[in-house]
Order: sequence, then structure tokens, then C-alpha cells
Amino acid sequence: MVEATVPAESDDELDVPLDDDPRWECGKSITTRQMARRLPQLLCRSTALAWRADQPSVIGLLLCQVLSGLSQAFGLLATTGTITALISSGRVGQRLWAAWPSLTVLAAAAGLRAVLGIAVNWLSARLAPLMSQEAELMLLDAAINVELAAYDSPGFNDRREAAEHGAQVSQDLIQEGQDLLSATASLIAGAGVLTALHPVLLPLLVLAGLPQGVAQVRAARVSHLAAMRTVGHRRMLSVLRWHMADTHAADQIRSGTMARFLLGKYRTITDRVNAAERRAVGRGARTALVGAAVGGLASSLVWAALMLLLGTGRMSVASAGTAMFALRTVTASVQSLVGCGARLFRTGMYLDDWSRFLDEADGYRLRRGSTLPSAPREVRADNLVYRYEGAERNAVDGVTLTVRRGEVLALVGENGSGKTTLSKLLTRLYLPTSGVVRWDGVDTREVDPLAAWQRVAVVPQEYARWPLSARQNITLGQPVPLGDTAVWQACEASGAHEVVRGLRSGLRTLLAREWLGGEELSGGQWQRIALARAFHRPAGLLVMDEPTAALDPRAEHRVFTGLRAIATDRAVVLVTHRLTNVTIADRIVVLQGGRVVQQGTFDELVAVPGLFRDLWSLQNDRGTASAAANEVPGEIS
Ligand SMILES: Nc1ncnc2c1ncn2[C@@H]1O[C@H](COP(=O)(O)OP(=O)(O)OP(=O)(O)O)[C@@H](O)[C@H]1O
Repeated sequence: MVEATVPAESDDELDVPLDDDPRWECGKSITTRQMARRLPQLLCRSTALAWRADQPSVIGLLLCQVLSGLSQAFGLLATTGTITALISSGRVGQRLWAAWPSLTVLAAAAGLRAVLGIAVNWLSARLAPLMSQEAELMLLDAAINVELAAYDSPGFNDRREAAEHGAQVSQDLIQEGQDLLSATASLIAGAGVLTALHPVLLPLLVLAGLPQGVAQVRAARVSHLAAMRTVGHRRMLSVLRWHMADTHAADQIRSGTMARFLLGKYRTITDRVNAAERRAVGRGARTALVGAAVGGLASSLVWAALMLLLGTGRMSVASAGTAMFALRTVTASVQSLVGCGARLFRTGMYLDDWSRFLDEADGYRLRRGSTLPSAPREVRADNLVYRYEGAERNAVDGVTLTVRRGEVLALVGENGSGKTTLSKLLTRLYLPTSGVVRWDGVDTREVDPLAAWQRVAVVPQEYARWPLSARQNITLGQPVPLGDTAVWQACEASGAHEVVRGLRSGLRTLLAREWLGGEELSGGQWQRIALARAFHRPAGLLVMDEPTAALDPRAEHRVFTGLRAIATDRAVVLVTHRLTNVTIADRIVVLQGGRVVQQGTFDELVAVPGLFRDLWSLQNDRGTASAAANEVPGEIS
């Protein structure tokens, strides 16, 4: 059995009680009034969503609803006609004869409503999944086209997660909208009859429905707030689930004997989420109870009013009989309207998360210039500054440098000195907080981003291992004008040709063992594929961030001896901690705290005191360091 205990340590920010956690303020801020104000916009967006998903079904559903409402109204009128005819004076035969036309209308209306009900179900079942799919695609499109910096914005991922839930529940809108429409139709039909019988009955009945309506809307809001407050925790749970189930960490979980710890942590977070949800459910139930009690009292007032009207002779017995029928219909409609309204309100709040995320993502959407660049001959950075959103200091702080085609520029510095951030600025993945990056004299803000990235090749520190074929892992799904010849050339330069030749189906092999026919590569083999990816791209700027960390010496040697040839028609920026590799660079820029503290050739930099020489000495000091470590204090020879 799994034990629920977590080790005594408590160094976790997730230990903050949910209600006190300022990160979920966005959820707390949605009030019923704000929601009501946003409702028209939300309705427009939902209708547009349904319209985008399947126009014929939307038209069909609306038609069915109108017809269904009409048939309900006719049915009720026919009920009144039937009752009036049946309880009128005269012989039974005469009364039945008088009721006959109303009965026919009643039966026809019931039959029509049954058929329309089936049509509505069929159309809803067609439309609902398409709506969710459309909402999800809109979300993915929004997320994939934002500036990279958006992901560094605090809470962005939580809001995206909440929006995903909104996209999933968007399909509920159909059923809830249908229920609301049919409840409204039967309310209007019943209300017409009731008002005709006595004008005081309808307002009384609507008043009776109000307390329950308010209570249910409040309960829906409480439940939504609980979901919002736990969104970060639930995202953490899904990340933990992925780590625990996926093969990539399976060995580390075992060798690190982490199973118990991870399960305990999972359980702790789940408990916290459940507790928050239980609290919300409790509060919702209490609110509903109060609403039901007040509503029940108000309903008895309506019945009392009916009795009073009957008792004081203001209403005939026949009318009172009809009124009872109409009251039951209208009461059911009001209750159903209140229930659907509350459900719709709750779905609306989730959909609002989706809608708000689309707006937020739109604010971050890649909107830069439209100049179409050619592969840059010169990349120049002037006084570049970059600060991550919410950070207290600049990650890159006033950097000026130039790299030209045919050159290899190395960026060197200790962990966190800003090398990766700077390379992302040079490739325009980030826009500088201040300063400017120019490609051949053109400010990169004016350049079309997608066109520019086609001129860039990047080997990041953590490269994606796409569950695609070897060929697609190298071409990244881009057009391949030179066919496999170019793919193989890139493979030769990175050493990936040896890997691909060893695969069962060569370039066609799926690089994911979990799927049928797939094969798995080693870490170094994957890095060769990642390098081939970059070499294959017809780029003017090649950025390589620790490109050979996982390669064996032979493969690393191949890459660095071939780099000069690769640099003939590219500007190369190399980020590395292996200082022996930077001997190949034409220039080395040394960063510290985001600033350039030294630059020059390898020979120049090792010749002078400074950070580079310190790092170089430390890297060549393994023997001495281990000897020192083994030394026993006091035994210096
Ligand atoms: N997404 C991010 N959000 C906030 N701060 C970040 C982010 N990425 C990096 N930083 C911060 O920016 C600074 C520079 O990081 P960067 O990754 O550029 O350093 P680096 O020199 O490449 O480090 P390393 O040698 O470890 O790869 C660090 O202080 C880091 O904490």
C-alpha cells in the first residue's frame, strides 16, 4: 500500500495555503457583475465559435428551437382548450366532441416536439465536439504565435491551463443553450396562458424563482473560483504525472528511490486541491439550501394567491384548473431556467477564461515589421539590455557586439551570465528591453519574424526530441528543395549519418520507441540529430548553445573541425563552457552578470589576467584539484 506521508522537509512554495496564495488573484477578481458585463461579448464569441465549427448545424438547431417553442405554445393553448371543453356544462358526448380539435392539436404538438427533440439531440451531438475542437485549435494557434517572452510572464501558463479547460467545456454550451432555449420557450408559452388567467400570478411566480436563481449562480461562482485557485496545483499534478509515467525519468525515479516521495507529494497536492474543492462544494450547498428555502416559501405564496383568487370568486373553477396546469408548467420552466442559467453561467466563466486568454495571447501575438530579410551577412547588437518579466535585474546588460558571415564568435561566461539570453536576442526570439539588433543594418523589429527565423538555425541546450521520423526530425517539416541529398550532407557534418544508417528504416524510422516501429536513440545520438537539423537549414546565422555536451570525442572532433567549413556562408555564434573548443573561434566574448567583461582571440585572452584565464586555468586543473581533495590536512609534503 502507498503511504501518504511526505518527508518532514517543507521547502516548497506549494505549501502556501491556497486561499492565501496571491498567485490566484486573477481568479478571485471575477465578480458576478463583471461576468454579467462580459456576457454579451462572450455570447458573441460563443456563437461565432459555433458558427465557425458547423454553420448548417447551428441554423438547424435554431430552427428546431423556434419550432419546438411554437409547438409548446400551441400545446399549452390546446391544453387550456381541452380542459375548458371537458369541464363545460353539457352531455359527455358533446363535451368530448368540443374537446376533439384541441386534443388533435395537443397530440400533433407532442408528436412534433418529440421529433424536434430527436433532431436537436442529433444536431447537438454533431456540433458539440466540433466546437471544442475549434476552441482548442484557436487556443493552440494563439499560444503558438505569441512572443516567446509571454511564457516568462508570471501566471501565463496557469491561465493557458485554465483556458484549456474552457475550451473543453465549450461543447457543454450547446446542451445548456438548448436547455435554456427550451425552458424559455415553455416559460413564454405558459406565461402567456397564466397572464391571460390573472396578471398577478406571473410576476409572483418569477419572484419565487429568483432566490433559487441567485443561489445557484453564487454556487457556480464559488465552484469556478475553487477551480481557478487550484489551477496551478492541478498543472503541477499533471507535470508530476507525466514525470512519473514517462520513460525519460523512469530510471532516475528508481535509482533515486523517489517513488515514495513523489507519490507522497502527489497525494499532498491532490489532498490540497480536494480540500479546496470540498470547501467550495460545502459553501455551494449552503447557498443552495438558503435559496431553496426562500424559494419554497415564495412558491407557497403563489399557491396561496391562487387559492385566494379562487376563494374570493375572482377566478372560475375552470380557469383555476387551467391555472394549475399552467402553474406547473411555468414552475418547471422557471426552475429549469434557473438551473440552466446557473450551469450556463458557470460554463460561461470557464469560457471566459478561454476568451480572456485569447485576448491576452493576442496582446503578445507576434506583431513585428513586414520587411522580408535575406540571410544576414552581419549581425550587430548595440547596447542590448534584456530583463525577464518580474526579474529584479537585467539578464543582458548593455552588450554591444558584431558577428559577420564567415566568422565564429564564442560566448563564454559562468552559469547565469546571460549567454543563452543574448543568443536568443541575436536570433530575435526575444526583443530587447532596450538597445537594438540589426541584421545588415536593418533593425530586426522591422523584419517579419517568421521570414527572419527561416534565416536562423539554432541548436539549443535542450533540444526537442520530436516523435517524428528521422527525416522530419532533421527537416522539421520544412520544404526540402534538394531532397535527401541535403539531409545526408547535414548528417555527415554532425555525425548523424552513422546513427541514421543504423536505424531499421533509415530516414523513415520513427524516433519514438513507445510507438509501433519506433526506435529510441541515445543522448549523444539525439544531439547529432539536433546538430544535423541546424546544419540542414539554409540559415545565415547559426547559434549553437553547448552543441557537443553529449557527444563522444570523435563526434565532437568532427563537428568542430567541420565548423570552419560551415561558417563560410554563415555567421556562427557558439555558446560553450568547454574552453578548448573556443580556440576555433575568431573572437571570444566573455560575459559576467549580463555584461561583456572581456573580448579577444583565445591567445589574447589567456595571455592576460581576467575571468577567461581564471576559467581556463580551473578547467585545466583537474589533476591538482583531485590531488588537493585527497590531501589530508596537516600532511603537506
Ligand atoms: N525564462 C526566464 N525567466 C526569468 N529569468 C530567467 C529566465 N531564463 C533565464 N533567466 C535568468 O537570466 C539570467 C541569465 O540566464 P541565461 O540562461 O542567459 O544564462 P547562461 O549564461 O546561458 O547560463 P548557463 O551557462 O547556465 O546556460 C539568469 O540569472 C537566469 O536566472
